[in-house]
Amino acid sequence: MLEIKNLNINYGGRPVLDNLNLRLQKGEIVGLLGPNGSGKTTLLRILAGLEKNYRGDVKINGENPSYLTKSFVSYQPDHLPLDSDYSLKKILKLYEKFFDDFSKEKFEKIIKDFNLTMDMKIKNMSKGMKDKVQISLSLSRKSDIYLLDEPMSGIDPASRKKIMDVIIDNFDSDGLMIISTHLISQVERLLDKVIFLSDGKIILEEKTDEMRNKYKMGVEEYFEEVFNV
Ligand SMILES: Nc1ncnc2c1ncn2[C@@H]1O[C@H](COP(=O)(O)OP(=O)(O)OP(=O)(O)O)[C@@H](O)[C@H]1O
Repeated sequence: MLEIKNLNINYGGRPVLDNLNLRLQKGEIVGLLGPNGSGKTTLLRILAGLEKNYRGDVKINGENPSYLTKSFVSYQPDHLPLDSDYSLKKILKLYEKFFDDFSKEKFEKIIKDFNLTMDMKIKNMSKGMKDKVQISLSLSRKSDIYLLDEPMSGIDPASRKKIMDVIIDNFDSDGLMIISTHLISQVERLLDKVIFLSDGKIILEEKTDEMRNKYKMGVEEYFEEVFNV
């Protein structure tokens, strides 16, 4: 499904991703965890086909990330890239036109689950509401890979639980989901596997259950120990 070999990228002569190797299978929800600046967004942008200036080999279903793989990669960036005057109804129409795998019914259901309505406009929404729209757009596609970059940064603690429930209910087990976040305790119960990224290097890749058994602690606790938080 996803295979990365010797992936490197530099910004201003400084390595931001440093010789990454990774293989992930479908059906997994993977937490991409690391301190600020460790390279999480850069990695997701490469997988989404938005960053070309890398060295190494990245294969998604056997293809390099490009406009071709965008048809089976659902990327939710950390801000809503849509005109702020658009209503959800209009955004739905755009997505239906643009993505063959977009489900109107699923979008309407998730929007309702989040207590939003289709006539709401982006410009009148709070940051948390926009985050919910992004998650809804992402989950409403039937993709092979879902990339969620800090999906809950603007969301209040009560709504975070709701979001976790919506992700669990709507995650397609034929897909692979990679979630980058600092809110580890909030997503911990979702994760099948975790990756710790430090200064552009993978310093740990482990199944969540195995990590708990091996180190006798949860993901957040182990993260804090490794990164001296
Ligand atoms: N377009 C760019 N030009 C120059 N430097 C960049 C660019 N994009 C990212 N960087 C640098 O690359 C490093 C990794 O950034 P990235 O956004 O991938 O980290 P991150 O792990 O997602 O961080 P955060 O947790 O703060 O979101 C940072 O030092 C950042 O300043």
